[in-house]
Amino acid sequence: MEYLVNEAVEDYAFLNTSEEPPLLTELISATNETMGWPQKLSGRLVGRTLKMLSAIHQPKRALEIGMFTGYSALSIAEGMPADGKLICCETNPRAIEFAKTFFERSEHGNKIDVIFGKALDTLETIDGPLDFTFIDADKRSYLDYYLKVKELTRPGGLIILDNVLWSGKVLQPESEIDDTLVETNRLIADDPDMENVFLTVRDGLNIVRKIR
Ligand SMILES: C[S@@+](CC[C@H](N)C(=O)[O-])C[C@H]1O[C@@H](n2cnc3c(N)ncnc32)[C@H](O)[C@@H]1O
Repeated sequence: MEYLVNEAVEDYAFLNTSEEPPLLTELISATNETMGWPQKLSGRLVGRTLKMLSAIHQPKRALEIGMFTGYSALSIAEGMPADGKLICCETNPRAIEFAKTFFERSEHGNKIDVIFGKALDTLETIDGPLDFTFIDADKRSYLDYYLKVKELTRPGGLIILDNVLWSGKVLQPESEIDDTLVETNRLIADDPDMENVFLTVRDGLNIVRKIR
């Protein structure tokens, strides 16, 4: 992934952000060693942002679309209350198996339920209302994910979308996926039911709050 913010600035922000817990640092190393595509993992800046939002918002019912090896899931769970539940959607059985070994070792792992399968199918089986959702799976379905999650979200609930800058391709869209991200970003900004802040953290993080 290309970084859009100047590399020195990105490094400076990284160094001046709270460290993740040691188990999550270990999860990053283990992901790098054993799984392909370590760059899929959201990393410290996005992870600590999720933990911060979750700690402030105290969601009891949360959802993650695209869990991979569980870095962002554990970051969200860390901020949730003890009786909170985070449902994670994932299609990669190897990633699920890997993530579960870390959930077992975390004091927050018991808040996480993993559902294997395509998120759009899983979304049909989930009851609302949701307090907090992180969308980070295949970009082709971003608009569908957003619209379905919006329906399930309670007023005051948060929806956070990762990779909304898509390495800058949203500025000059050339593919269907680029167009989907452009359309999703525009729809959110124009939606009178929602307020949002589009952060240029890493590959772009859109924080959306349902206001009615
Ligand atoms: C960018 S990674 C998620 C990274 C993770 N959120 C983190 O920050 O640590 C995207 C994940 O979405 C999963 N995925 C892709 N298509 C999916 C689908 N249709 N339903 C559920 N998960 C999907 C992939 O297997 C991959 O593990």
